[in-house]
Amino acid sequence: MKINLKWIIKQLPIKLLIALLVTVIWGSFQGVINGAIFGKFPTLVHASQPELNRFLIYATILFVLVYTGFFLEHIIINYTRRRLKIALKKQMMNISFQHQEKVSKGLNRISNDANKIDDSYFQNIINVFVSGTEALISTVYVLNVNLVMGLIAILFSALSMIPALFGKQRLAALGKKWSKSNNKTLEVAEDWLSGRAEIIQYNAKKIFFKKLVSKITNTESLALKQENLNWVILYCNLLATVASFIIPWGIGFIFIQNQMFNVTISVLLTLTLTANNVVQSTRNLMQYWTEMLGSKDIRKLPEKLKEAELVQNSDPKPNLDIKNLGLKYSNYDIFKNINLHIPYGQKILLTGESGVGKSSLLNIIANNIHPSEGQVTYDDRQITPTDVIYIRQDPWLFSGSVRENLTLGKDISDDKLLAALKQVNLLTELGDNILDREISAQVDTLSGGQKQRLSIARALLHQRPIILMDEITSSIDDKNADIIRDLIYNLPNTIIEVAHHTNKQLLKKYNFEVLLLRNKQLTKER
Ligand SMILES: Nc1ncnc2c1ncn2[C@@H]1O[C@H](COP(=O)(O)OP(=O)(O)OP(=O)(O)O)[C@@H](O)[C@H]1O
Repeated sequence: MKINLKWIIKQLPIKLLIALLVTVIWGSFQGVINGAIFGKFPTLVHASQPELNRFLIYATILFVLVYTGFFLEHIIINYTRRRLKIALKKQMMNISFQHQEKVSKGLNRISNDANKIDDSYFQNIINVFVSGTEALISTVYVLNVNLVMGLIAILFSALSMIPALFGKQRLAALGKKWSKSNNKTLEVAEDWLSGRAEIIQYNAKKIFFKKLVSKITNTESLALKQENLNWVILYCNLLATVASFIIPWGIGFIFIQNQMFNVTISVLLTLTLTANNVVQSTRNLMQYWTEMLGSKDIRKLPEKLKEAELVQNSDPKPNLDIKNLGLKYSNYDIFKNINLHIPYGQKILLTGESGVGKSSLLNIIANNIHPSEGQVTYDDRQITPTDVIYIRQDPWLFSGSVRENLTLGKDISDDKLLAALKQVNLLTELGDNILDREISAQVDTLSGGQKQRLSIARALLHQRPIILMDEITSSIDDKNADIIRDLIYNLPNTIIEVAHHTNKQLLKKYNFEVLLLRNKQLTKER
């Protein structure tokens, strides 16, 4: 999807659009007021005192009115930008979430990209509208003051558009390059920070830092090129503006000397001050237009995906069916033609060598990745994310209290929460006021095993018909692992577990079926 004018209009309520239109027109009279007032000066040379007083009052009212409009225009513009930025960031975060984008990419979207879109698109598109209105109002005024002289002044004002026309493509290309380079920089910066332990251990600081600095330098050089090109275009604009002043003056003096087309010094003074605004607004318009084009690439977002419909199961004990399932990565089959009927309550252990696709299969069932072919149906319909609870090796705990992490916004009593914590042996370990204990998603305040057990307590509280477990006890000691397994296996749910180390007695006790993924196929182990 694209962030464009249509998108902007969709985000703004009609009342705000009207307020924007009215205040922009009102504020645009700013461009003609100087010419209108100062142009009267030559006629006031022989005016009486009361006439001069009347002129001063008239000028004061006019100035205050126009500047009030100018002030309101900018308040409304700020309010409009705020709305657009909120809508943009909401959309970006939703899209990143749906497309399972890398964290660094998603964060880059709402920080760098969103700010850049605001700077180079939202502000500029509003500025184009403001400058266009100012140019239009000034033009009408100029032509009204003196048609011939006004036309000459406007014609020469068009000169200032030429440099922007030549620079726009180059600017757009630079904008694209900058965005690419900035993404690369963030990727390398993430390596630098997340891979800190490895970098120190393998004495690779120098090479990684060099790589990071080179990416930062490249991104900044591209930003500099963009800014410099903007200034070159602006400089050429200014030079063209000089010509658009001087030439009409020369023509105007000839008209005055020869008493042609009613041109007077008063007319020339008014036109110089007002036609200047036609030039200025037109030049601004082109400048904003060019900057706006530079944001073309960054305004392209991935398409919004249709959310899977979450359906209530008609059958309280639904069966799971895997039909003709296949997964390919870069045209290489990880597995294919997998067929499996899993009656409700069946317990399955999925085994196989490293890299055969066990986690991928669990992720397909959990709806986290899409298969290349085939499908997983549940209760005779497409499986949805809320049918399953996927307990993984590295669970994510949210910044907030233990209570918030367990309830995830649902209404669950403290007694139930404490009971679940007791089941995973956390009640005594985490001290008093356990439910109010704050957890940080950024800093490790719990051990790996504690995090894992907390995520299992969460899973126990949010019952789902299917439980998927991927190496869930890898960071838990054997004693706790057995307690937790016994606890989960005892549930009536369908369970599919991937684990390298298991407890054979427990597998037997709960009548587990062991499936082996090998040579791209799934077979039953006896
Ligand atoms: N996004 C991806 N792009 C390309 N290949 C991928 C991607 N994700 C996984 N793979 C490949 O798919 C194969 C299956 O990976 P998966 O993690 O499912 O294996 P696994 O059996 O769970 O391995 P392990 O037991 O080591 O965890 C691997 O060969 C892996 O390299």
